[in-house]
Amino acid sequence: MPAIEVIGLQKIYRRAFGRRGQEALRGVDLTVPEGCAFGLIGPNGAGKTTFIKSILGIVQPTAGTVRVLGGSPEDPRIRARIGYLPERLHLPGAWTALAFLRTVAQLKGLPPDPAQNKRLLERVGLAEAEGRRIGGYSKGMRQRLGLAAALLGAPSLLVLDEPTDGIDPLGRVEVRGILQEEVRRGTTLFLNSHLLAETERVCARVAILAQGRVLREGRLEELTRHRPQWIARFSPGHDEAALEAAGFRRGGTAGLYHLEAEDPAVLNAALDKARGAGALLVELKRDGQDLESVLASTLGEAA
Ligand SMILES: Nc1ncnc2c1ncn2[C@@H]1O[C@H](COP(=O)(O)OP(=O)(O)OP(=O)(O)O)[C@@H](O)[C@H]1O
Repeated sequence: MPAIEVIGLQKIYRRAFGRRGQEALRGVDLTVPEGCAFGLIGPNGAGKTTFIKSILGIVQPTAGTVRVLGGSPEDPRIRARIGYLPERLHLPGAWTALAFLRTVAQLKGLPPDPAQNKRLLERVGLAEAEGRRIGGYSKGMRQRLGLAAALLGAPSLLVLDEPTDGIDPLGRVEVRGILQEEVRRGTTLFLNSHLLAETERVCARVAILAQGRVLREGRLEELTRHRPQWIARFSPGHDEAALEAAGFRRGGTAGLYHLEAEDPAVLNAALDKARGAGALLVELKRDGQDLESVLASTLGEAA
């Protein structure tokens, strides 16, 4: 059973007097396997937050079906198994973090567990600030508190909209560690982040959304390494013609060569030939793309 299953999701925001407004989602199909760390990426206005709100039952779809954890997002029993960190977090400034967690736990129908709430604050790095009023928190501290609230009750699905927004670089490493721990525990993670390096480090599958449509979706390795290309560097003095005869194409920089080889046997045969011709290999790496270039090329192709 997938954690999230969305078919033909369309959302049109109506304007005043029932006038047709903005079509934020234009028939999205997306399946998120249970236990998967899934990243949603795309430019501003792509429909990412609308998608997230639709799978949480906050936004009412115009058309299409949404199933979350095998049920409807409107079902309170399903909702109780979802932890959500919204993009814009509204926190009661006069409260302490502990009072806030106590109330959120109550709203989620969880039994009171002050020790667990303290442990959660410790986990997100807020132990020392637990008794301070939230109004005096920095942006990063507020995000951490939002994350603690999302983690309350050990949810089966964590939906995080820009979780590291405002969090300093070392704090992001801590948050990433928490998310990875959750995934190891079996939690499904649905992450929307503009920090692509973050998505790349945490997520196993990624979908690219633009103008309300999914342009690409797949395993991170499939998206980032779609060409089986290798970059080899040979020491100076090699025989260029022999390397080309072995299948290597000269790159832009002296000594750098490209080789397309899906099968490791082909790669090794080419290297054997090159070495047989006296070339000395000094570096070999797979020519993968990072998520940023995958996003740029996907958006470029779609334009
Ligand atoms: N409540 C709303 N009423 C009308 N239009 C809306 C509403 N919320 C979003 N939109 C529009 O729907 C489109 C998608 O917005 P959405 O916030 O889902 O995008 P996003 O991908 O999350 O963007 P960002 O990365 O900037 O947060 C945009 O054109 C936006 O202006």
